[in-house]
Amino acid sequence: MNIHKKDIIIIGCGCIGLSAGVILLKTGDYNVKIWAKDLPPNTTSNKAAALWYPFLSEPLDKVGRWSQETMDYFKKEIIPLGVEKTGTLTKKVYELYRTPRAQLPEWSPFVPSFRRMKKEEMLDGYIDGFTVEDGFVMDTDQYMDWLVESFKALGGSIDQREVVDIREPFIYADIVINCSGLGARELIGDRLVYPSRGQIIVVDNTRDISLMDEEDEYQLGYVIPRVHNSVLGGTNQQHNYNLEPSKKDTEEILDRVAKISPQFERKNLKILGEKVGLRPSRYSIRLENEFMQDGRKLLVHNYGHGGSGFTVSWGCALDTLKLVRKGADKLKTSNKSDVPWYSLLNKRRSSSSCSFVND
Ligand SMILES: Cc1cc2nc3c(=O)[nH]c(=O)nc-3n(C[C@H](O)[C@H](O)[C@H](O)COP(=O)(O)OP(=O)(O)OC[C@H]3O[C@@H](n4cnc5c(N)ncnc54)[C@H](O)[C@@H]3O)c2cc1C
Ligand SMILES: O=C(O)C(=O)Cc1ccccc1
Repeated sequence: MNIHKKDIIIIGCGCIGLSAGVILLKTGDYNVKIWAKDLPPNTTSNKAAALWYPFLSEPLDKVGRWSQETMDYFKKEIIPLGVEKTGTLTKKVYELYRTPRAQLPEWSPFVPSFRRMKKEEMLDGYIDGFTVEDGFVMDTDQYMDWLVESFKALGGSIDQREVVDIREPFIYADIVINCSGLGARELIGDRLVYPSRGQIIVVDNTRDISLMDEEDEYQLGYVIPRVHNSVLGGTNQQHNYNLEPSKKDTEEILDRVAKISPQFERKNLKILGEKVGLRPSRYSIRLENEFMQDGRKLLVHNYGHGGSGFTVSWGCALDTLKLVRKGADKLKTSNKSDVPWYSLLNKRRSSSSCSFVND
């Protein structure tokens, strides 16, 4: 532990906590430790599809900027490292509609390659759609392992431990980053965070484009080609805590993706497995400073990313660094007025004369 660097404890080892940890460590200004109840592969992040696509997250203007900053970070820092290392690929994505869409997605102005699909690109049965040329997809387990490796290679350390009282990490650090996802409900009593249950199916075949039938934001139909397999989805069941795959959901997902294209009919698929995760949904992503213990301690909140954690992770990590810098400057350092009177006694007794005023 380098004594000239500020100590920071991050609560959470999902894609949000790990990305924040990497960005903080890259500055060279902080000693960073992660405390987390669950580590990869047992986090929600590991259950994700995942592709670059803003979904179930607000506020839309900030999600647009964070998504664009994340796409830039992937292009500059991650994709060039190669798919074997990071499990991440650039993949075009088609958003398909069976009805005309006048309204463009709110995040579209932030994504240069965004455009409406051309007629000749349309799949049978669809009449409108949008495309992003340079989205990314990742084999989530491989990407999460790369994130852990990157965090540790930069000097970060990870303790598997549950935080029951938010004051506990402040015994060891003046700055704590809350990346607890759905756990914020219990950790800090934020009842505005709730689960949106997502179930996916992993199948063997892969293809060149991500396809998403966008007609219904609850009965999702998507095919996300990854490195070694594809993911079919999905569900969006709010306030549902069931972590077991449901047969009914599997059947309904298979029916929905079969309607995207005959190549996804059941007879053409080899199912490798199913995954369930609870998206940490909230009316708005919480990314802000909170001063604790009379301004001596800084708690930076970074949770509630719904269905977009990977899509906004690096943008939120960069804003977390800005919040740490801004907050750290305002921290009250413990000075004499804060030091208990009795600890002055010894100091004053050791000097030749002193008039000691009892506090
Ligand atoms: C089926 C599915 C598909 C998805 N697909 C996509 C996609 O394609 N693209 C995309 O961008 N997003 C996608 N998501 C959303 C994405 O998975 C989440 O937004 C993201 O994982 C949230 O990351 P997180 O780090 O906040 O949470 P998590 O991964 O849940 O990590 C939270 C961490 O905090 C720890 N923790 C919580 N409470 C405590 C405590 N009290 N003490 C100690 N540790 C604690 C946990 O143990 C864990 O380590 C998908 C989600 C699901 C379920
Ligand atoms: O399931 C999720 O949370 C996702 O982010 C994947 C996704 C893909 C296409 C449309 C909606 C969500």
